Amino acid sequence: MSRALMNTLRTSSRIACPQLPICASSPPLSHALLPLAQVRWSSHSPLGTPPASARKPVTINTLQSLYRKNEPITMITAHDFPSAHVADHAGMDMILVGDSLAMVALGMEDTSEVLLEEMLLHCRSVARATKSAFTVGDLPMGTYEIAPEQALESSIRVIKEGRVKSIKLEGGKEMAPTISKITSAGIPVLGHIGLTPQRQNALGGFRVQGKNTASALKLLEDALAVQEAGAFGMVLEAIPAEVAALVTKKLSIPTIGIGAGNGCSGQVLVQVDMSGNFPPGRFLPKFVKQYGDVWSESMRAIQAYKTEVKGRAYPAPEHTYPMSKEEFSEFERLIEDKRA
Ligand SMILES: Nc1nc(=O)c2c([nH]1)NC[C@@H]1CN(c3ccc(C(=O)N[C@@H](CCC(=O)O)C(=O)O)cc3)CN21
Ligand SMILES: CC(C)C(=O)C(=O)O
Ligand SMILES: [Mg+2]
Repeated sequence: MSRALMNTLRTSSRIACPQLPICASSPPLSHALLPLAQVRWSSHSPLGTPPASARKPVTINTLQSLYRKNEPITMITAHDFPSAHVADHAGMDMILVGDSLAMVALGMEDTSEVLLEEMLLHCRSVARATKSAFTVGDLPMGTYEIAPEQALESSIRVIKEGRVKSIKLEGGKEMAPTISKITSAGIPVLGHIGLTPQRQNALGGFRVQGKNTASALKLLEDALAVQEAGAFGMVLEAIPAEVAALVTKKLSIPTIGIGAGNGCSGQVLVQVDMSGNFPPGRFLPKFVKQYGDVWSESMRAIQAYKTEVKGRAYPAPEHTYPMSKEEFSEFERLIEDKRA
């Protein structure tokens, strides 16, 4: 598309409906046919944020440079094309296809149920939407613990078939040989220590880790081993802020915190949690801050649709396809003739 056309679209649609993501009126069809990235660029960049497609892709080097500049790294989960699309456009540095998708997207009891094949499908849909953020795919439980070779095989599938850029696995010191094996094949590994949900049965549930001297020491040991094994960073989940800050200080690779306070090199949250895309009353871990209310907005929209369909207010004439009066009269006449 030419720059002139793009500017025209941007200006006209801003005036027409500055608040709407996709302009419902003027001009509906041309908007609907534009690639999404261009629609966003042209119709709602209130802060002047360039679209994800205009930003340079975030690489492992970008992350390292953010870390060196002491600029917090932003990460969020996504489990499908739309959730990755919005995260990428919002300018997240990293997008994680977490195995939390077991619960938040597939309705499973916990993360231990999700299969590698299922992760691959979701990784692929996230990768298709992500033009800028650095993507990470979780290795699901059972696909990496048996031997480093098994872990490498699973990681290769996540990269080749899942189309993401790196993998994440849970565990500390005991996983060091596995992390070495995967990184030696040129696959970036993000570690994950502290509360490791895949081991919830052994941990006695989703329990905060590192709360006493011994377990804080163990955390530091794990962090150093994960770093030594070649991980490019690690998630610190549900540990006291002081411990996370100190561990972060002792490392030369970034830590991404979730329930680990403000002293980490970056933060991650599960997207449906932070955007409020769940029914009222659901339990949320203490570390979640709810920045939005997507559930209520979806509820409002779907109920409005229901009301309009029941009341025959939708579809209105502007949502229908016209036919010339002459053609329709001819149609009616033909039918009358056939009856006669
Ligand atoms: N939707 C969702 N969000 C998550 O953050 C998340 C998942 N799913 N699934 C995988 C794991 C499980 N997570 C969880 C789940 C519960 C607690 C929790 O109940 N925490 C208690 C602390 C308990 C204690 O004091 O030891 C809390 O009150 O926050 C923590 C992390 C984080 N991950
Ligand atoms: C919460 C993050 C770190 C995760 O592992 C997931 O979403 O599966
Ligand atoms: Mg996970």
